[in-house]
Amino acid sequence: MSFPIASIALVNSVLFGVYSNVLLVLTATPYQERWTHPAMYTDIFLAGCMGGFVQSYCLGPFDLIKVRLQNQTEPRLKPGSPQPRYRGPLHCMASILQKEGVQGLLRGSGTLMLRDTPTLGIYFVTYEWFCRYSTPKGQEPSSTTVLVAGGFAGIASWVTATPLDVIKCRMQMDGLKERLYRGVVHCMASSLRQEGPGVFFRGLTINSARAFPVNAVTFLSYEYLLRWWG
Ligand SMILES: CN(C)C(=N)NCCC[C@H](N)C(=O)O
Repeated sequence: MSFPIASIALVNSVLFGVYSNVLLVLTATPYQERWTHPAMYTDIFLAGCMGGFVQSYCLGPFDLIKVRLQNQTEPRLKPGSPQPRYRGPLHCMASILQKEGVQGLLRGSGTLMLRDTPTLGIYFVTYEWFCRYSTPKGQEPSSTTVLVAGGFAGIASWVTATPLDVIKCRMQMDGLKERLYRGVVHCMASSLRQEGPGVFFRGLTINSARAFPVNAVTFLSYEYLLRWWG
């Protein structure tokens, strides 16, 4: 539990830090004038893509460890049952490094980059669009608007990210027992052939239910922090 929390804190600060700074460079508009001189959607999209690209590099190893730990099914405390492969995040990292090398720690990172670069562009564009649509021109959005816009931004990003998310998880688990996939394209083709198109949206409902409150609070905190520091 403490592991995902620590990685989310790091990854979100990288994402929002890169996004705000790239947007500042592209628009030359300081934060205080953001709602009176709104940025173009293409600039918001580009800054979001850049944030997603950089985030995916920091997130890769953390995400791999999380997926491996979450997919361990051996009961931990049951006497006589087989020992779980990993005893915790550090042990998981050490044993991946030992058995699969540094490259093993980056398994799935390429798919993560493909997943996060465009979908984080969509994330920030949805947020901005909703805020502008629900707020009179030139005014700051209310806290309720920020919460709802953040929630919808999270859902929009997960709707577009889920197909590659499914593939990424499969790639990250591949090779533990046997190697099933020769690469991203092979994994997509064989998942589609064996399970049909629905496979690309597996987990979307539960992910969206989680994404709404998480991203509502994320954007509200972001806006408050900017106002506090601004
Ligand atoms: C890959 N996708 C869809 C995203 N990274 N979307 C942005 C939301 C991030 C947020 N920490 C969450 O987990 O919902």
